[in-house]
Amino acid sequence: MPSKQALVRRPGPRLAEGLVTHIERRPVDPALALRQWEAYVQVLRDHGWHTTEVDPADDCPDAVFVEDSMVVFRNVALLARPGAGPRRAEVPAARAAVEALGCSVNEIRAPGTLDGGDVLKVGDTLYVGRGGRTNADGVRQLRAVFEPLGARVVAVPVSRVLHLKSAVTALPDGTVIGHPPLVDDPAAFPRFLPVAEESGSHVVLLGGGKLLMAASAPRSAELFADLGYQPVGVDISEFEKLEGCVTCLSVRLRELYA
Ligand SMILES: NC(=O)NCCC[C@H](N)C(=O)O
Repeated sequence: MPSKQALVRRPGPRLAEGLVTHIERRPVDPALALRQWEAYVQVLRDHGWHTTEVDPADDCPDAVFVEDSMVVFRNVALLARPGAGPRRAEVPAARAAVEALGCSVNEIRAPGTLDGGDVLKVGDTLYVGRGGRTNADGVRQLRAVFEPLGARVVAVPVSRVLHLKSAVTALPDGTVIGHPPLVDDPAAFPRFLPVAEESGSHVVLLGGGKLLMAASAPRSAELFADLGYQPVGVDISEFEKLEGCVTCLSVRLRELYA
């Protein structure tokens, strides 16, 4: 039975100190970031999503990027063990939130590392990015948890961006979209559609043909509209300065059996 539950996490007081790896640090405006986050959450709600706030982790600058704290397949959550040590303190409250939604919970154990942003679901296929944040043991544990549930786990290289989902996401028909200079191996995906902008690679499927995406990707939005989809733009400039994108600001739980 489809569900439309999403976890979100309010930006904390140390947001501007968030990690940057592949881009230059630029100053973040915390007040603007909060307004942008509120508008993002409102778009989810306006499209029928029930949102639950994970308790704040105010010492963790990157906690707002809640997608990285777990992977959910059907009603089973696998808690991340973030590749960046300082982000590990984000996980306990995320566990509490997903347990409260009725998921059964597994966790990545040392020496494995895995960030939720490295896992892209397309139907029953879980693409996992083996890169800076997710190691081989994390990939192995992901397989061990989800393959018995019917998932097919496909590991792909990620070297040019932070996470797999910084490089690629998927349209409702399963076509994988990405900005070619940032995708290690477009041939890893059965159907790949190039987009003109980096942030045009990131869509959240709101339901029907609606695609939540960053306002910074107008040419990609035009391409998707031309394919019969309805882009819904949000300005997330302050999160983009911290290598965040529309996917990382929520965890969508689409297959909860309540
Ligand atoms: N899934 C994502 O792409 N998350 C973005 C995380 C950005 C954060 N500044 C980090 O480096 O971990």
